[in-house]
Amino acid sequence: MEYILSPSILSADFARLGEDVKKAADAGAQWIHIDVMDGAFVPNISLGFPVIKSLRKETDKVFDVHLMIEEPGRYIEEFVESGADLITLHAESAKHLHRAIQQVKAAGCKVGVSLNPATPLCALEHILDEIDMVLIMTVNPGYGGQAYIDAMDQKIRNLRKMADERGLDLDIEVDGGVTADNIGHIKECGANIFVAGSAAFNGDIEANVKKLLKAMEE
Ligand SMILES: O=C(CO)[C@@H](O)[C@H](O)COP(=O)(O)O
Ligand SMILES: [Fe+2]
Repeated sequence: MEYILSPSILSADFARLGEDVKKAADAGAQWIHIDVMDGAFVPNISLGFPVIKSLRKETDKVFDVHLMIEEPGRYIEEFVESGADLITLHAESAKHLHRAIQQVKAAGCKVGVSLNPATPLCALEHILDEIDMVLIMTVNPGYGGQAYIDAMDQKIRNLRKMADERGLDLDIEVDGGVTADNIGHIKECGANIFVAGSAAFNGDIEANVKKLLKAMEE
């Protein structure tokens, strides 16, 4: 199983976004996590297509685009054209989730589905075989810097079991409150892709990313 660190630019300095992303990439982060928020699905507004398009010129790293927007199916083409490599949709945000998943695949992009902390795994029952990744939110989406919700440990364990029982080599991404201190424990629960926002971008980005990578690889 491949282990991947995906620093979330939500906690970067938006006035120096290109530089911050390059620092994280040069320090060894495999992916870059891009949080898109619309002020409707979540109570915050972050960034959109022009920012992703501009960042695309700065690095070749995988752009892991986390859509926290209502009815994401309306904008799939634009996100792919902007440079997304992987698009993650929230199960709670799409009336026709199955259709939205097909739209991402038809656009030639990898697809993930995310679940809020209160959404049960059974929401994945009929789509798990269709997708590349599940993103387990370990905070309520909308903001960086929140504490990891411990009850999500069991949810990650149960999802790994569910995937194994179906013979799926599923990527499980965890997003929210990930730090160098808990990343090893989250890995032990069954996750293999780790998003870190404040733990990566607050302070010395290079040192933070190296510390997270070391803790992830231990
Ligand atoms: O999707 C989100 C928040 O909704 C995240 O990707 C955050 O950006 C994670 O930040 P930290 O909890 O790691 O500070
Ligand atoms: Fe995110």
